[in-house]
Amino acid sequence: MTPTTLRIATRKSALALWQAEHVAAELRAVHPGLLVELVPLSTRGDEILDKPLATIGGKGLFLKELEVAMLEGRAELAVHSLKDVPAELEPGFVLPAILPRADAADAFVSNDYADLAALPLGARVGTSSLRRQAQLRAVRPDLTLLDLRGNVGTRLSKLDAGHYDAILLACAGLERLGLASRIRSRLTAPDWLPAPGQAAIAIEARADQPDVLALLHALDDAQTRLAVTAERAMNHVLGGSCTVPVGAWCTVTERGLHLRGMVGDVSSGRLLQAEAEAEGDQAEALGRQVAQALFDKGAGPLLGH
Ligand SMILES: NCc1[nH]cc(CCC(=O)O)c1CC(=O)O
Repeated sequence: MTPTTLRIATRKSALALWQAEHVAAELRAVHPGLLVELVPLSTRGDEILDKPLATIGGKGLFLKELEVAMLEGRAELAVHSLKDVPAELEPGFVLPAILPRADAADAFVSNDYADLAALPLGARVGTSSLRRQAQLRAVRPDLTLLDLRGNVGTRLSKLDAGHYDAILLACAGLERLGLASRIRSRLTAPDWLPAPGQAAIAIEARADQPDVLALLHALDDAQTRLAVTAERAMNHVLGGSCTVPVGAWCTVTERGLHLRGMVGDVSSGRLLQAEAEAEGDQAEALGRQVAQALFDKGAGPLLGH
């Protein structure tokens, strides 16, 4: 039976709430008469703020409580930043919709400097992402890398308080929060790769609720799904989670898919890159192929294999 109300489980950060509201508005627009409500919840990833994410470990740190809410019938769907969604979902869950991707670039944010090249020798840069740290090391081995956690607003306050000369954030998050003016420059492919799935919003739901899935599928963007399928397949083979320095960027044209992947080492700043192309229906195979190419170039030891 087609539901008349959909409840969206969401984290409570400003970015998560924006994304959930965005999905709610899109659902109301494509399904007139449908009632859509938010169910804000706290997750383990939000509560443990004093440690780098990479050391808390555990995939799906931001998902668990939202999945429990769906299993207990308190919500029909959850909205996530796709880059926080582990390569492999919990059994019984699917992603019926991936929304059109926003700007996937990372942002260089600073009150004093225009870009990475302008930073003085030894400048302090804040980011807890191993992917961002490894890429920073590769271009600027002199920089002092400092941990920086918390939601987007907290990170900007710490920059403004003078704890860092610059910080790195996702352009997409800043734009969604109306903070695009904080972006001093964009870090872009092919020199700099985003996280697999960065800038895409994903809807998660229970696999056993076909009528809910049918409503949600209306928001799916086929091109974005292809690109992130390739990126996430690559990440999966590489053992993907936020604890490994992996970057990926897939573009989709009429000619097909082009995927570029990167594995880095934070301490040495060594980066390995590989790329390949494939037809549109070969997204997963393309991801596995680029992962294999990275292993062939020596990614194993960098990933602790
Ligand atoms: N890990 C936190 C997170 N998850 C998704 C985004 C940005 C939005 C997106 O990539 O869709 C951010 C913040 C950031 O990296 O600056």
